[in-house]
Amino acid sequence: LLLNCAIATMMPTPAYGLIEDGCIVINGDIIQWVGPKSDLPKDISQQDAQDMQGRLITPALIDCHTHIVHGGYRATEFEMRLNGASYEQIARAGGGIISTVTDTRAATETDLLQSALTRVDALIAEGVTIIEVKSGYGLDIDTELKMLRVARSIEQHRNVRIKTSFLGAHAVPPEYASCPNDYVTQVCIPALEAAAQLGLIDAVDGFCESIAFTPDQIAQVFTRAKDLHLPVKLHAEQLSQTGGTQLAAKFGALSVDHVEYASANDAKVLSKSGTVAVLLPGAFYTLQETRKPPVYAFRKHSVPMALATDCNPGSSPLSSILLALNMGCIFFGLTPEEALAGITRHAARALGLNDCGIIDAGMRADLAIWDVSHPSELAYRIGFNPLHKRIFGGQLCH
Ligand SMILES: O=C(O)CC[C@@H]1NC(=O)NC1=O
Ligand SMILES: [Fe+3]
Repeated sequence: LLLNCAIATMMPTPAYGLIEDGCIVINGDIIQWVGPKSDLPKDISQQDAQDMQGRLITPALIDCHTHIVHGGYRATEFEMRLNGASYEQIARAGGGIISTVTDTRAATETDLLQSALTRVDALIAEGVTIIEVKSGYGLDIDTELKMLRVARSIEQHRNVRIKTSFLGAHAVPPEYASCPNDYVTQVCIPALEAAAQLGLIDAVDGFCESIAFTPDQIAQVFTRAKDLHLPVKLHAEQLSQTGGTQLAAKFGALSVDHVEYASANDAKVLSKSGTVAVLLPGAFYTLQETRKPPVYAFRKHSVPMALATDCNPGSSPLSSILLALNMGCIFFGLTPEEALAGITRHAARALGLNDCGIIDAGMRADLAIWDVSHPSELAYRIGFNPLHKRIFGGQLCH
């Protein structure tokens, strides 16, 4: 029993689903009751009540888009970009994703796990309990499976839940540069089938972009994903209008991600398919992009918006979900409430999860307790972590 706390349940209404002087009753790993202290059922034992001393409690945070497992790093490229090279120029010069592929293919599973855990710990320290982790730096069957095994193993080493996404359609590896369609049919799809067979993936992702895969190639991968009863999501309209968002909506995608170049018509289509728009301000910031996602159109068509770190060694070496929250407001114009919904309720939806992301009876008892009094402070502060305690599955933990 948690007493004397402000609770941002993140239910859609009222703002933040806020309960000023509330209580939460936890039973095992499930929330049994939440509400104003004055309505606390009389039969609830006060024996192990814990006084929160007025602190704010939110749902634990969810980072719904990361490439947190990867080999090597790309600081050299960072310098190139600061000297004016564009992301696409670097990619075409064999830098970018392909340089991380080389490092990831060479890394052992232990190396990959140890380096990923340093970034996982940064997210845990900010109250995160669920992390989505993509493959996509192997681009051969063995390394894609190696990445996904490492991603799955994170749960054995930390108190977090991991959702994995297959991203074999991330880039065309050099050995297939002249025949990308052969990569799709001879490597990407067989890797997808092997990963599905081994139970290593929860969803299938792709990168639909001029420097990556065409809508037709993505459609081939998504058709196979649907045959395997796997949900899909897509890196879409990040650097140009390619039709990725429309394609993803056609496949009933859980989410479309980046979407800086999505149109108002795309927003209309997304609202029909129930697809979440995942905004990734870390990549927008790192790449010094100027085109912003059509937040107004997403609002107008009630497209749920999520936020995530897109933690990856190239376009978004960001391991702070709280900074992503602040950037979502500053760069993309989200309200603090929309931003917080973007790393709780809407992030859960982007992962196809219905047992978390809000504080309500029956939900998992995954909570974050903050040394702040109002939820807007979480987006307001820059580079400051006010987390007091994290509760994972009903247990206080680090
Ligand atoms: O630069 C990297 O390593 C990943 C880039 C990342 N992947 C993608 O599909 N879009 C991105 O920004
Ligand atoms: Fe990404």
